Amino acid sequence: MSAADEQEQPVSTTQPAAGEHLLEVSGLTKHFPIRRGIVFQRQIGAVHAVDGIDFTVGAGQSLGLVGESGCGKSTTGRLITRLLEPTAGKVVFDGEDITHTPENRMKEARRNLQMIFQDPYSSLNPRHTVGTIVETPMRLNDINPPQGHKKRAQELLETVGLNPEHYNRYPNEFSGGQRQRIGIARALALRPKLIVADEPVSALDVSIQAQIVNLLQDLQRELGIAFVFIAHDLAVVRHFCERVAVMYLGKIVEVADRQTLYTGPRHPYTHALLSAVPEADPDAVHRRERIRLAGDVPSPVDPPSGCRFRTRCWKAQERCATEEPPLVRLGGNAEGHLTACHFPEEPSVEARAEDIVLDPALTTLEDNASAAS
Ligand SMILES: Nc1ncnc2c1ncn2[C@@H]1O[C@H](COP(=O)(O)OP(=O)(O)OP(=O)(O)O)[C@@H](O)[C@H]1O
Repeated sequence: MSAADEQEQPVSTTQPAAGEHLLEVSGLTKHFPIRRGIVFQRQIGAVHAVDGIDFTVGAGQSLGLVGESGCGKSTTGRLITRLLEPTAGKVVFDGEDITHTPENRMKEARRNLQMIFQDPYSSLNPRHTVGTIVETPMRLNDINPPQGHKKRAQELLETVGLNPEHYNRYPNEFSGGQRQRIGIARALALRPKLIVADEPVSALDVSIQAQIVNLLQDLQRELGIAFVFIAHDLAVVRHFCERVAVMYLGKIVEVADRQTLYTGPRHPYTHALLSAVPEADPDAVHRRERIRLAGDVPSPVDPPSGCRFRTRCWKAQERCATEEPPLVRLGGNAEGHLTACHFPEEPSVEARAEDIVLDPALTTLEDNASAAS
């Protein structure tokens, strides 16, 4: 049994100090009720979309939120921006508890807390000109820039790399990447302190994705805007986010600064996600590990007991079914590196003696392929 197979004792259970953060999320939970019946609409269960997560984002910092489809990333983004009402937990933004602030008192927070959506096609009103789209948040919030709304909107278009002369054009006259730039200009109109970007590049051509990520990175640096960047792919957040949180089935299973997470992850699920990221340098001296996960993520209606990843984990033992691992700093973890696992991996992404291939169908396919060659 290797050192990593031994049960881990946390060295600390504390999150980074509170109070100094722009955004503090604690115990955040969203259960969507499942109802049956036409008249009485009895609740027969709930989708456990987000199940008690804690994280913080400092002013001007960027946090990546990654995980497979359905793990609760978008719901988290919508809870932070109060597009959804949480079932439990707390969202403190800029020192103010906004968890249950009524809509009519959300104006100030909304100015500072903007969202960029995944789909640049459906998130822009096709009947409004680009100028109207970018100006509307200013008008709704009674912001009257000294240079006037039009001039300010044109400045914003220029900031995001669009031609200010195109102010009177309609969204359908732009490409996908350009439309996402319009969405970004709209989010910038109120000079927010935090932008939640929900998969802002996943609907775009691969060739355009890097341009949009670079634009967001420039804006973050120049304007000091903090970001929560939601992506299903670790490769996308790699160059953008200083800290990365990995979600699985409504929980955060690991969070660390970028360098630590990419080179020394401890949670088996983070290892699996990283092994799916294409190798940047195919001639690298140290080969990266290969892990193929079996099957789909279990249903969030009835998540597994204990550790939610245990049904797909190669290290799972009895304890994993009965005891939920807390998100804590393990022995050997750097400060701020928190992992929720009873039997964590060694902090390395180098190739193992044998690949982990959990999907039996895949194993058979690979065996057949190697026998034929
Ligand atoms: N309004 C809703 N009513 C019921 N269930 C919902 C609702 N919105 C999301 N869910 C469910 O909550 C879970 C988490 O969804 P969410 O969209 O947050 O995941 P995600 O990680 O962002 O996935 P994706 O990348 O596919 O958007 C999913 O099982 C989803 O089906």
